[in-house]
Amino acid sequence: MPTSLHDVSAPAKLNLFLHVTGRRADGYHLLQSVFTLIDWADTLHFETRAHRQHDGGLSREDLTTPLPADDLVLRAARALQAATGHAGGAHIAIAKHIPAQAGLGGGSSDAASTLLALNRLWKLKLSLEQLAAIGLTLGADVPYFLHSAHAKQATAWVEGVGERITPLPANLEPARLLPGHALLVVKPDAGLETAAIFRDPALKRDSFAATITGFAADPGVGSASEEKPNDVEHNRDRGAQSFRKFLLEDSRNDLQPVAQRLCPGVTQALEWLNSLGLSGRMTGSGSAVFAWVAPEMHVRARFSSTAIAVPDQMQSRWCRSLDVHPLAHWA
Ligand SMILES: C[C@@](CO)(OP(=O)(O)O)[C@H](O)COP(=O)(O)OP(=O)(O)OC[C@H]1O[C@@H](n2ccc(N)nc2=O)[C@H](O)[C@@H]1O
Ligand SMILES: Nc1ncnc2c1ncn2[C@@H]1O[C@H](COP(=O)(O)OP(=O)(O)O)[C@@H](O)[C@H]1O
Repeated sequence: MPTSLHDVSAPAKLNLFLHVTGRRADGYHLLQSVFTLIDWADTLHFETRAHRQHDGGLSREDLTTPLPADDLVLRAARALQAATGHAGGAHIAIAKHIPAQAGLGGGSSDAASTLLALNRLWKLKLSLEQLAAIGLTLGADVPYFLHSAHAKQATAWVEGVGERITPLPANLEPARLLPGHALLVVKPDAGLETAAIFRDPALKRDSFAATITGFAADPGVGSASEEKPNDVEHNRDRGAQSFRKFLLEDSRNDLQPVAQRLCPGVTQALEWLNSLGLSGRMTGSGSAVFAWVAPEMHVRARFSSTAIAVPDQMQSRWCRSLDVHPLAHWA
């Protein structure tokens, strides 16, 4: 019976676009977004503790950056104990690599990987739906990370406050839409607090709500079922092209104008990308921004002797979007 799990990955996410389409009665904002995972991850290690002590038998060790005392990893473990009555504990070590207050979802991903790891280690056998319900109490992005591990597909169309998740059809996956492209992710030193953006009176809250089915051109839906195989391919291709255009040109991050006002580093990072001929966009509630980089430029930039110089007060990283969550083999 395994009593430990080592090198458990918790990858960062990017919001390829983010529209605010309304507001719930409790004040939370309704969003539409495409989430994808990237190869920038925290690493967690879990060891079971046999007996609950005064602290619930839970302890955490920060291997890199110090985290808040009651961080999302411990809160996820405690929420799982509370939901199941499990009497065992765990020691969790975490090597933090994803920058905080970046819109990269590091804390939420740590929480999701913790729920998946402890569900396994403690043999709780909770379903995806049960884990996602616990996850949503910890953060709106946690259900997405859980679903991406179960769907065996990283990219998803996400709605509500983050609880309505539809895996993207294969023809709309970023790796197919932008083959060979890399992502240049830039994080200004200054971070941004999510709550400050959502409470700003200037935030645009009335974006038009799109539908993913319109892009998918699924041959099994509506009139498409009458199509011949060639038409099906043609329609899929057309759907993929219009989705690509939507992602790159016709969508935006509605949180970005407020973020740029609150954090000059966001504008500086976007301007730097612009000076390289790249069109950048913020992820989530910032402050990190990203740009898709065509294969030619990616190769040139990585291997030329005059490597791209990153301005002071920001860090940059070349990333790839992941086809599958690193823990997908557990599903
Ligand atoms: C914006 C997104 C997009 O993926 O992620 P990040 O970029 O922060 O990672 C998420 O919706 C972040 O959701 P979540 O992780 O729950 O945000 P929190 O920091 O807990 O939210 C702080 C506060 O922002 C407001 N808030 C948050 C989410 C939302 N859909 N509407 C809101 O109005 C609420 O007042 C909430 O109390
Ligand atoms: N394990 C964790 N990793 C990072 N931040 C955490 C963690 N647990 C709690 N937090 C808190 O949550 C906040 C938001 O998490 P973060 O990973 O920065 O997400 P995002 O940048 O996507 O909003 C952080 O500023 C930090 O105070």
